[in-house]
Amino acid sequence: MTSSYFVEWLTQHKRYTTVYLLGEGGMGQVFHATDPDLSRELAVKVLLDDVRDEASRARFHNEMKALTRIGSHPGVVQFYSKESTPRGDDVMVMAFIDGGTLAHAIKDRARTGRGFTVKEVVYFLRPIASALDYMHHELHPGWVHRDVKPANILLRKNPGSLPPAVLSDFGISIEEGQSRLTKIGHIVGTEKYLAPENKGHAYGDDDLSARADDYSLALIAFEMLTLHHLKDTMPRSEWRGERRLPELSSAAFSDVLAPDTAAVASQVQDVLSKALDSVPMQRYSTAEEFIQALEKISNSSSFAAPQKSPTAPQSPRSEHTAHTTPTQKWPEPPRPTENMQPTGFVAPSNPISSTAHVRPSTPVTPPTPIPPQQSGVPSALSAPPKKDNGNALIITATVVVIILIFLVTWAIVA
Ligand SMILES: Nc1ncnc2c1ncn2[C@@H]1O[C@H](COP(=O)(O)OP(=O)(O)OP(=O)(O)O)[C@@H](O)[C@H]1O
Repeated sequence: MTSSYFVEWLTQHKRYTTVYLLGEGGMGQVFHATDPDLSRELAVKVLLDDVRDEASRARFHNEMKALTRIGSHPGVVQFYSKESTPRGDDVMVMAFIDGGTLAHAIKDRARTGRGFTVKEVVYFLRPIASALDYMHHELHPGWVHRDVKPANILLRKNPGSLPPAVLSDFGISIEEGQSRLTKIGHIVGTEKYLAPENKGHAYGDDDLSARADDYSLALIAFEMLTLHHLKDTMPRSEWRGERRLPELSSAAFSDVLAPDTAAVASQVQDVLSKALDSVPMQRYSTAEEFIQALEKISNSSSFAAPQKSPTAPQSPRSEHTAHTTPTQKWPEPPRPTENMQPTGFVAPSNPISSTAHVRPSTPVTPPTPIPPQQSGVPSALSAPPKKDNGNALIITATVVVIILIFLVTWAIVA
């Protein structure tokens, strides 16, 4: 239930405008608000009234701590401040990301019956991979997110030069060597996106590693491409045991794979098989390596040639401005899938209920400058213009003729 006390605090005390509920998770409510002084849109999170026990508060603080450590990464939702209401609610203020979640986008795509192309998957998941690699390999001590899933990936409507997607919800993330936030024996994360290391049953928190986060990312890629969740393609016993990747080139996927993807199904199969290997050490060693393998396929000759696309408008909002270098560019965004016809297909794991729309983003790659010699445009520094010798001759001849006429006329008169 929406906390009227909290809404009143946001509007009366903080004097925020456009306050409305954005979403509610298991732990908290997230509100949209605008700070009129800074002309800045915010997402403000508060614990639900009925989940204010110690464990939930610890998770809430853990999320703010995680975001403080890693929030400056452009692939992670930006944390602005920690506040408290007079009655003692902890409040988390972060950047508002306006394009809904990737879960919404997948549901929207399921409505068309045609999966994301490999290029689109690379476009949306690369910033997430970059954030995961940063958390896992660059931070010391490192962090593991442990709940990487489409509902925790927020999208930007018009990203401009910013990443089109950011990772959010760090409630159960864990710092290397940190004490457990959840009781041993309780499943951590969302079962559909968990790596097989947990054997499908209860396990302790420390069992999840960086490679488990990367595995979840690969599961998301599989879902985007096929509009099926991997778990739904196999019996439960198999999901809990030796998971096998179904054949992407089989009839089961022929209707749903984007034509571009269908053309390279066996290569995609190889990449996904490695990323989703049951043995963690057999997987790609970083998330970016996985994304690069997909990108290589999308750039290969068997893949449809990319169309020339116009330069994207810059996003009017830039909540990461302070943290993003001006040269930061993200990959060229996807073209809309060709021949996208609604087929009525709805993936079992993707019930249609979304209202959020994620418009295909516009490209961010500036057009390649044309070298002056090919451009056909005259240049001030190119070869000097040729002299017009023909004109000079005519002028000289005319002057000579006039002098002759003058001399003849003068002789006659004389
Ligand atoms: N920064 C943001 N910008 C826009 N919308 C957001 C933002 N953060 C969260 N939301 C919305 O609020 C919803 C709930 O947020 P969140 O998942 O963080 O809550 P939670 O209670 O921690 O959820 P969970 O039960 O998954 O742990 C999200 O699904 C999303 O729609």
